[in-house]
Amino acid sequence: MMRPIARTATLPALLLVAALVPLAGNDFHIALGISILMYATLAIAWGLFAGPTKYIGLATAAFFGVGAYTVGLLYEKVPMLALYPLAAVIAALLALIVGLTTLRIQGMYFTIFTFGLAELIRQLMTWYQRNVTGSVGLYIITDITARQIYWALTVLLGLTLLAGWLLARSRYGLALLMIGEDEVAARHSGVRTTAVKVLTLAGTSAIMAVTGAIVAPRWTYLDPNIAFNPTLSFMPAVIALLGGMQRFWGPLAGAIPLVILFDQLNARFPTAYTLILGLLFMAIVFVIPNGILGLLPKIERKRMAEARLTTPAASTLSEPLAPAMPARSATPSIDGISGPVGKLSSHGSTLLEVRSLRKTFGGIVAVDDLSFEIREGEVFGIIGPNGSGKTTVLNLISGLYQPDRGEIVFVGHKITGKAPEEIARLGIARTFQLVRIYPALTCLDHVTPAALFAGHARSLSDAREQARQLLEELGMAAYVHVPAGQLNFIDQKRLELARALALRPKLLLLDEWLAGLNPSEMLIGMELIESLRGRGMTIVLIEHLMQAVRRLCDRCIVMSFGQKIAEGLPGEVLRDREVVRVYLGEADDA
Ligand SMILES: Nc1ncnc2c1ncn2[C@@H]1O[C@H](COP(=O)(O)OP(=O)(O)OP(=O)(O)O)[C@@H](O)[C@H]1O
Repeated sequence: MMRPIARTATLPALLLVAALVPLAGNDFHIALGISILMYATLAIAWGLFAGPTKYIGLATAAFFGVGAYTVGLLYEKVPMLALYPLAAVIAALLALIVGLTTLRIQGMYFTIFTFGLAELIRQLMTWYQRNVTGSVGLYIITDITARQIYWALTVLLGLTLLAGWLLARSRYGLALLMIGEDEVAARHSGVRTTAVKVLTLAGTSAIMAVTGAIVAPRWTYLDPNIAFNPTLSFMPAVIALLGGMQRFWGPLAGAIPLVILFDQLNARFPTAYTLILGLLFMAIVFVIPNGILGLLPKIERKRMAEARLTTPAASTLSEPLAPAMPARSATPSIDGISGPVGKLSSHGSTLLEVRSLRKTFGGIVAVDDLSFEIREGEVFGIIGPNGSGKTTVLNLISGLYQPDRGEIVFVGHKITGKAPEEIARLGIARTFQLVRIYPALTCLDHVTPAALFAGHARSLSDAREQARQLLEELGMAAYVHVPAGQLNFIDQKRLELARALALRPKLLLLDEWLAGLNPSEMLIGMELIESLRGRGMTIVLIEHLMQAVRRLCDRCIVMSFGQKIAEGLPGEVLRDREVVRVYLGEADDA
């Protein structure tokens, strides 16, 4: 295996070799080199956003064209060196607008929208040229040589690679990965997903625009069909897919063979060029979905196999959960993670107040005029038949849904209307009814961001250390570097809990956390919740298992058709005639 220093030096060495090509090569080599550098830069910039987030945009042509036109329209009035940052700023502003309006949509809709955007800008530019300048295109006559363009692109490619390298090592890189894996869970870990997405989109769009600005003088004549050519949107995507996006430099591996191939195809079959591009796109997706990187002798797979070897047999818990949790005399860091201690018997002041909450979905009233309050240090149960509105209440508290009416007050502050990431940062953590993990990320990468984005860590490495400790406390030391997708069910649940605890919540929302566990796992799970309560954690527990409600909850409410039909001590509530009628008759398995 390559040593880290040798690995890190490979890319700068390659760039250095590339920079020497114009000195030795002829015009053809330089022209081909410009194409390779241009597409490699565009593809890497595209992959920096699309790779981790899985938002497949097709607007590269729009940003590239903006850069080219910035030069085309202004090169006679503004110094060339000032045009590059100007192109970057214009593209970044455009991306900010696009991002803020489109990044709430996902999947195919985002792809179609971005493609439409590129077409819209091309049409607007065509209209502008015809009606304002009175021409179809414009000429760019400069004394910039092909060699200079080549070298400028080499520098830009180097900077783009550097940006990718830094991003992959930063908290934002981790946030982007989480967004790609599960955006809802990422928000509940305190990640400001919209800001992260919009800023990354703006940054990568700026790189695309500077590429266009550098290449523009090469064409001499520019019109919208050249500058905003849809091929400029498709090619980077095809290149990135061919190269592979597991690493930020992956598209580089796709750029060289593809650009040479297309140069040949374009020369020999100019009319069938785009058809072949489309077929190739499909072939890559079917034959090598992970790109060239995925075919390499698998540093990644080897690492994962090693991790698996160190993983204990997976069918059940390797270590009991509750004993793995420290008692109240835990180390200071654990105390911090677990929230306020020593409130067990006091059940002090009101931590959360839900006032007249209502939430409808179309004609369905999921939560109807619901009010209750939760006191510090208590375990508060929410029970009720299927569809009675329990999860909706949790979703309203955690900010995933906004209520139609009513308000939620947390430690004296109204949190209604706040986004999940803000509520998570304020100290409300949750798990999900259907476990939400990031299958491709390691357990450490699951837990680290919560510590980081909630502001409890001084640095990424500090957050990693906190996450490692927390995983150890939950009996998951052997899984620290194991991808979450390889964990069994109970361990995925523990991982979700670890991620929630890393926020050091004041309030923990557990949505049927015990569901799906076998009887022995259930006992261990209950001990774990008890140990959290023993350390003063305030917990809201949605639970169908009455045995668990009786054992764990200090107080509970019962919901039916969105309304609260009973409230009080579990023993009393579970004897209530109305409760027995709507719920327990069908569901008590105690
Ligand atoms: N996003 C949504 N869109 C439409 N309807 C929804 C949505 N979320 C919940 N509902 C509806 O609201 C009602 C309450 O659902 P909710 O999931 O809150 O119930 P629950 O008590 O948690 O049920 P369960 O115990 O089965 O999880 C149901 O009728 C459900 O179909």
